[in-house]
Order: sequence, then structure tokens, then C-alpha cells
Amino acid sequence: MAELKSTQPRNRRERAILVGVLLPDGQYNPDDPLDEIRGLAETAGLVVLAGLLQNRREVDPATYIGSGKVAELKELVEAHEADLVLFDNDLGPAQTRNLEQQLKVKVIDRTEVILDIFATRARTYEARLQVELAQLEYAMPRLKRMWTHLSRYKGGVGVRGPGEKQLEEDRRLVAKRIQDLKAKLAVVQARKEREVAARTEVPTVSLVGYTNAGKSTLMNALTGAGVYTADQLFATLDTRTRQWHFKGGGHVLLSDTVGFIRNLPHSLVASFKATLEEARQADVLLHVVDASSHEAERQIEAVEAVLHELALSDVPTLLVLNKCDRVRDQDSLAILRARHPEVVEISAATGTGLAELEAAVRAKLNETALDVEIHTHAGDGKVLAYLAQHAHIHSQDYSNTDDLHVRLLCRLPRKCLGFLSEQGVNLHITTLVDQTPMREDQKEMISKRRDLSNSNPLGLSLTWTATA
Ligand SMILES: Nc1nc2c(ncn2[C@@H]2O[C@H](COP(=O)(O)OP(=O)(O)OP(=O)(O)O)[C@@H](O)[C@H]2O)c(=O)[nH]1
Ligand SMILES: [Mg+2]
Repeated sequence: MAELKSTQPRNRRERAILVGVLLPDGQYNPDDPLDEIRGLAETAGLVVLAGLLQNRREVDPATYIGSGKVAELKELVEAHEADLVLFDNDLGPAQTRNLEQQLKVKVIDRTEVILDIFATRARTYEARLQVELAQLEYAMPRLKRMWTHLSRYKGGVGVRGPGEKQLEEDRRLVAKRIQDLKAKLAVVQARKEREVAARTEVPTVSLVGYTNAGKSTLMNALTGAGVYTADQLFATLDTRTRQWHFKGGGHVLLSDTVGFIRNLPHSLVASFKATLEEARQADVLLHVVDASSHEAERQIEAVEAVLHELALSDVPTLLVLNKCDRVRDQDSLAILRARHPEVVEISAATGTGLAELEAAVRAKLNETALDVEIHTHAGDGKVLAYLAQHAHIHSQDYSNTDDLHVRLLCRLPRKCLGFLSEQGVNLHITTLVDQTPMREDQKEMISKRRDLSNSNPLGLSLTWTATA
């Protein structure tokens, strides 16, 4: 039956040979450089037959690996009767074509397999739009069929692998579809932004981290959410938000997010912006790390790179070393602690360290409130009402009433800055504000000013939250 390769049933698991090219600036697990791509291949449902490594100073422009290695790979493919070759690196369109011609089997790369996993896992409307957009953007310059392992979706959004005919027959159609998807995503994104922004009165915390670090397990441990967890890559593709009730009183909103991976395809990062909206507007990020992995440090770096790409690097972040119950190598834990002084060590599985995590999050939330000085028009009811609701106002000053402006000193969650700057409010962040509770005489002074404000020509009546 082996000759019937091209007519084999679609649900037969495809058999793959892995190829990794180790470049001088690449990041690999020195003990097993193919470790991660093997995990990705297995997650995508492939049967891994063998692996081939090559050290190169630079890539071969025509075939990525050198011609001698191509011959060696061809022998491997034939000996194992492989259906495809999976590169851990990202191949250019011409390199893929040349390799396929010489090897006589499909050649796919790291991005393609990640896109395929995402397509298999995407469940919500939004995630499917995002994956389809990423797939089309990847396929467009290649003008070839995308590799798909199994065709589970029939039509509609989230189609796994845009069809060959569609791509080749009418490039314009693809461009049009990309445009449609972007428009649909813009609508989703705008809705999401409004939804997330509307929650500002409750502080929000987002879990981010490398795939399989234990984010969803932690989410479940803290909120009893019951989200899906699994020992596989990219178990979570959709954001879930739940209330996390602190044992010490009060609560925050906790969001679980999609996991990151080194060299996350660019198109995916871009298209997952809506899914990561929660993280963008979070007061604190919990960067969850699998401390039991030999790759912990490299994974931290990869996550930091993605956070940077998503303009999330300046959101206050706590590094959470998870799976501490599984750490065998105490030395590597000590190294992590030394490199990252501010870490919380936990085990989401056993519950160890969760009280400390709660305390650290509380402290971080306190730290992340900002003291700002705001100048706004006294008639700007929208801004003033917003501040009354979200900020702790230390003082308001109408002394310069000629121009009907008010000067406020207040303490507010960092994420309120977005709304305020959208409203064109003139503000600057100051550390000069005295954070001690207001004295009686200060309160009295403020009430006097309130009287003044009530008599202002616009008849504004303001809500005061200055009482400590
Ligand atoms: N021993 C141990 N295993 C854990 C711990 N936390 C999570 N795991 C396991 O690690 C695997 C991955 O956990 P998930 O919570 O799905 O990881 P994730 O970060 O959400 O992964 P993605 O959604 O794929 O990005 C599962 O098999 C969990 O049971 C822990 O503290 N200790
Ligand atoms: Mg998860």
C-alpha cells in the first residue's frame, strides 16, 4: 500500500523526518536541539521517524542545508518512506520549492506547523479569524498550497490551509479575503477593547508565558475556572477571564492567554493582538515559567522578546517560577533566582506558594498605581466623572478659574492613562504627591474648594473621592 501515497486516506497520520540547522545565533537545547520541533510535530499529529542536524555558519540560499546534506536527507526519506520533511527553521518560498523538487516529498517549516496547530485548536470565531489571516499572509508570497495535516474544517472561517486552487487561480481573491478578515478582526478588536476598558474599576492580572508552562493550571488553581490544561503545546488559544478572590479579601480579574514560543510566526503575533488585549490592558502580568525545564532561561528570553514585540514590556510583571514540585536540579533553580531577583516560586499543581503569589500580586498592584497631575477643562464632565470613578483624588484646584481649568492631583491605575490620553487630557506623572492619608485640615481645604467649584459659571457639580 506504500505506493498509494498520494491517494492515502486523509486521516492516516503523516510520517515526518525532522531537520534542524544550527546557526551561530540560534537558540537550541544543547542536549537535544530537535526537542521542541519534535513536540510541535507530535502536537500536530505527525509520526516522527528520524531527525537530521547540520551546523552551518550561514544558510544555503537555494536549499537551506548544503547539497551533501540534501542527498543524505533524501536517503533518509526513502529509507523511512516518509511523507514529509519538517524543518525547525523558517524556509523561504524558493528553498521549499527546490527542496521539494529534489526530495520528492512535501517540505514544511516551523511556521507552517505552528499555524497548523493553531488552526486545529482555534475554537472561537475570533481565534479562527486570526488563524486564517495568519495562514493567508504566510501563503500569499508562496503561492503554493499550505500543508495541512488533516482537513477538519469544511468551509467558513478557520479553514485549515487555504486551497491550492484558490491561491493559484486568483491571487486577488486571497488579497480580498485578507482585507475582509482584517476588517472583521478590527470590529472584534474594537469590541474587545471596549469590553476590557469597561472593566477598569477592577484590577486585572494576565497570565503570560511559554507554551506548556502551566498558565491554565494556575488559572484553575486560583479561580476554579476549569479551563483545559494538557501536557501539549498550545493547549490554550482563547483568552478566558475569571474572578480571582484573594484569600485576604478583595478580588481581581485573572486572564489566561495563548502561550508563546521562540520564533513565534510574525503573522500570528500580529493577528493575535485581539486575543492579547487582556494582557495589553492588564495592571500586572504574571510571567509563568516552567522552572523544571532545562530551557527555562531561554524560554524566559523568548517570552520577553514576544512581549517586547507586542509592546507589553512596560506592563509591570512578576516572574512566577512554576512546577517547583518537579524541579530536580536545585542548582538551576538557584541560577534562575540569582538572575531574576524578584520571583515567586510556586507549584500550580500542588498549590504551594499560592499565598505568597497573592501577596506579591497585591504588592505589585499597589506599586503600579500612578500619581498624576491632570489639567482639564472644568466642563469636561466625561473626564471628571471617569476620574471620580477610577481614581483616588488627592486634591482639585480651581484657583485659576479664569480659563475654567481644573488641576487635579490623583492616584490612579496605570491603565487609566490610555483613556485619559485618548480624551486629550493634559497630564503628567509625578512622584511628588504625598501618599499619606489626607489630614483633616487638607480635607477641609478641599471642601472649601468644592464650594467654589459648585459656584462655577457652568454649574458643575463634582463627585469628590478625596476623603481618605
Ligand atoms: N508537576 C507539575 N506539573 C504542572 C504544574 N503546572 C502545570 N503542570 C502540568 O504542565 C502541563 C501544561 O499545563 P498547562 O496549564 O496546560 O500549561 P499552559 O501554560 O496553559 O500551556 P498552553 O496553553 O499550551 O500554552 C500539564 O500537563 C499540567 O498538568 C506544576 O506546578 N507541577
Ligand atoms: Mg493553557
